[in-house]
Amino acid sequence: MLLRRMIQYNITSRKLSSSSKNNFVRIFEVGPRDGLQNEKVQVPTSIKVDFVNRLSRTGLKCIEVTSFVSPKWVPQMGDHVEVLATIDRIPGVCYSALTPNVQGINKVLSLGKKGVDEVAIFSAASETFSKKNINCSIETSIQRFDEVVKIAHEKNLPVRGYVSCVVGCPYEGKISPAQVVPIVQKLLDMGCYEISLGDTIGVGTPKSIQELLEALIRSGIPSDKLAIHCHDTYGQAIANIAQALELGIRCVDSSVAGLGGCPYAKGATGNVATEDVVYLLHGLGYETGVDLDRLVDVGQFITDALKRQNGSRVANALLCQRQDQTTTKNKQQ
Ligand SMILES: CC(C)(COP(=O)([O-])OP(=O)([O-])OC[C@H]1O[C@@H](n2cnc3c(N)ncnc32)[C@H](O)[C@@H]1OP(=O)([O-])[O-])[C@@H](O)C(=O)NCCC(=O)NCCSC(=O)C[C@@](C)(O)CC(=O)[O-]
Repeated sequence: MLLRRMIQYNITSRKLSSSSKNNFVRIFEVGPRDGLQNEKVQVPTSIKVDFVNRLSRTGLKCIEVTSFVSPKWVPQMGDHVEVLATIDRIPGVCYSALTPNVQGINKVLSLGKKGVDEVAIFSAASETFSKKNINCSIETSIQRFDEVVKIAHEKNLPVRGYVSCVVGCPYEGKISPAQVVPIVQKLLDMGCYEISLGDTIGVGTPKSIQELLEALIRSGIPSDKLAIHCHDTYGQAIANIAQALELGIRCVDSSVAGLGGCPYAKGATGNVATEDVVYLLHGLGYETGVDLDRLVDVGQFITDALKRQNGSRVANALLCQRQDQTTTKNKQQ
């Protein structure tokens, strides 16, 4: 327990010193994992590696690279070892992966330096979603995660926690803050340094996000232990993030070009686009350390590779602007 507290303390102080000003917002890029996990056609490993390498050069500090889940459940993430073995590691960037069980964490640890800087466990506020996603009840998952966290902490590996379906579930409908608070508390007690609150199907509105965050903060959970993870199914993600910032949240999960979706949440669209989040944050005067132009290039790279439309409104606007500028320049020459 002491070791867990020390790891938590170190991470909190690291977070505070790197973001000593309250206007720094950490962006947690989940594109290579949440963004790609739902792609039906297997994305070549070389594209994934190139994607992570390009993201690493945008100023992003946290990149979720892959997940150590069963390849029978999520085949797209089956090349986790190869991806991690091949990416370039940029100093100062934290590379992470999901680990749902002991098998997952042990595999990560067996990779040594070719592993990750931190891992994440993922629970849910909905019983049905938990069963569909990880094949067990919330209570059983908590017991499994306790073991995963112990193993990770023995190796000084920080653990992030996710709670999915924090305002709505594709199977159970509306989820109340009272269902979320105890799970967040359990994951924190276990030693997670931060809990990412997932609006997995993007049904949240600024009001439901406000009610949730106020309930968490009222229960004694500090806002610097929370992150917000929005999907944009109903176009509310940016408004929800703005609301979360108002309530003190300083870590936002997002996926470049708005890629993504959960295989076990039918109908849910992608994550909020990182480009849109950066534009919002810079517009509000927050610092992120992220170069928006470079990020737009990465978004275009991955959407071209996947033969998809770019899901970022900001990227599409900036790409149009670039094209107009090139046309004008060519006309002048
Ligand atoms: C959790 C399990 C494994 C339980 O699955 P299970 O079938 O109950 O597990 P099991 O222990 O009975 O094992 C069954 C088989 O899986 C293998 N296995 C077991 N564990 C592993 C592992 N770690 N790595 C590789 N293989 C593994 C194991 O070896 C065995 O293989 P077999 O003997 O049949 O050949 C499964 O349900 C699973 O992998 N689920 C995937 C869940 C997932 O990745 N979901 C998407 C991510 S969550 C998300 O997107 C939400 C989030 C985080 O983004 C936030 C938000 O938006 O809300």
